Amino acid sequence: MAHLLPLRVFLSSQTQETPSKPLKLSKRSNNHKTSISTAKKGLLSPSHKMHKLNLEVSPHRAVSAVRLMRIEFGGAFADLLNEKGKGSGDNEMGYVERTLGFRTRDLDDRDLRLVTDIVGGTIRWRRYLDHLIGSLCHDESMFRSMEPLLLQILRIGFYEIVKLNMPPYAVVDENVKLAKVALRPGAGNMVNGILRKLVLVKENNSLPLPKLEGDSRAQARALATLYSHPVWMVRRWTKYLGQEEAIQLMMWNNSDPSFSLRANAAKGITRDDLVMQLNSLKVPHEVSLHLDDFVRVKIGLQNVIRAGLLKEGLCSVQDESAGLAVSVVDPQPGEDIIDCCAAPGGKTLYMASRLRGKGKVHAIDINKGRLRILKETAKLQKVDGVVDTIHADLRTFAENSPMKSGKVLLDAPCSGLGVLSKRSDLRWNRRLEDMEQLKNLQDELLDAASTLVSSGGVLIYSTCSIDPEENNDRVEAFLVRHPEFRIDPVNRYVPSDFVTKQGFYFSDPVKHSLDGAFAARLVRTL
Ligand SMILES: C[S@@+](CC[C@H](N)C(=O)[O-])C[C@H]1O[C@@H](n2cnc3c(N)ncnc32)[C@H](O)[C@@H]1O
Repeated sequence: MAHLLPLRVFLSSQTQETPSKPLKLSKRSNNHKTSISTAKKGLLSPSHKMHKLNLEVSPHRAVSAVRLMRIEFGGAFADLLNEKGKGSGDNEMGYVERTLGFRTRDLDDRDLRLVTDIVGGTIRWRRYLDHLIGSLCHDESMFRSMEPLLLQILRIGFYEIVKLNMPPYAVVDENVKLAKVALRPGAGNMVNGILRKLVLVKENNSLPLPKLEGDSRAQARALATLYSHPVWMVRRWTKYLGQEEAIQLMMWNNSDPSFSLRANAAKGITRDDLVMQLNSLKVPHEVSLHLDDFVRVKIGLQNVIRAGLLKEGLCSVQDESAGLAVSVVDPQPGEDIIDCCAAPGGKTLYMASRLRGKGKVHAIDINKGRLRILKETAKLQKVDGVVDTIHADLRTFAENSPMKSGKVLLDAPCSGLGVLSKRSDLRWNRRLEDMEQLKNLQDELLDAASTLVSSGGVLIYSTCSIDPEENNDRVEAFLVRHPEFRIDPVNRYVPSDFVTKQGFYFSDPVKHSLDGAFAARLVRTL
């Protein structure tokens, strides 16, 4: 039986904010014992409220369940939630309390790591986990009508048992406790029944998983479940890469992401300085094989965030694949570069730092909020002297502006299919229909960007996609529409391992263990 202790907690104004989209829990009972205990009116000021503290429910499971609800139903992004770190702990508990009706003890470092692992993993493996849960329910309708919070708790339990290999009976007990306290005793019984079935089938090596057999459609459906991706992605990758490589790509997408940090030269920080900082923070790292300013970090990013290295502008989180796309631009001190789709500024800021204080990056973007972030980060990283921002739709800007440059970067809006290992929720938000719309937009933006390139100048088209229809095909279609441009092979700018037969830059997640990215250099001959 769970004990709920009343606790007087002093909340900051931040923690009293209501979430932008309140979460609705269907079928949640009104009489469970965990409702928030508010102070009697008049006894306490509004900032001093009474709260129910539950010391028995494991904090990382409660927080994970609520994060998962926020990502699936509240429009939050998985990567943004994971980046917040410890400082947001009280805020996070506020969400837990509003959603579950009680607080748990605060998260320690181990809990935080578990939350990151469990939330990321549960989202990635959602299709696979739901298949197992559905197979072990009494019938299809039981699974289909399951209330959202109960389903999240089951997904967490299944993920912990099947993918994290945690001690199964402890997982069962903990998740049963959570379901009982957050929902009602009956929900706990249901979690108990289904998780125990899972433990048995896992022990007998007989997880009910689909077999890879039948026609290509049936095989795509089976692969989509086994590797937890949408069926349309499996079909697309099987068509372009073949089954074996498509499987490897899905395995990469399901693996824990690694991150790279770029030392900010504009603030006088060298990679050696950054390495010293990482050593003192005991963050394991490897220097980049491809870029002088970059260091790769597999675990411990939270320590870097907490130590304030990003807040102070000493370094930024940037994948080497994006850094290499900047190498394709090859910014030189004194140059004027137009960055057509610039926000939130990853490439703008790296290009700006490579100008060494001389020249300008003109950063255009349609999104005012993201452009504001770029401007603030430019100040923080001390490159604001060489960056100016232009809030505009590139298509109208190009029609009306006399601006021309010898270097124009179009880092186009794309599907992001190259960054699925970092963006664990993206695969479930992308639809096949998006691809057609994106391709049309990419063509329009390429046409617009090309008018800004001066004679003899170069247009660099880049994406963070691995999809040929967004990459090679867009360039080929552009060259048909614009015979005044020709391909400038990228051999001089990136290691040969990243250069395609056609002379484009391509970072392949499976081959290079980086995010997927693409860039082409197109020279205006007239
Ligand atoms: C892939 S992101 C750019 C990322 C950025 N280059 C970086 O490295 O951080 C694409 C950007 O294109 C912008 N965008 C989309 N349509 C646009 C348009 N019509 N005109 C200008 N910017 C546009 C989006 O707001 C988004 O910020």
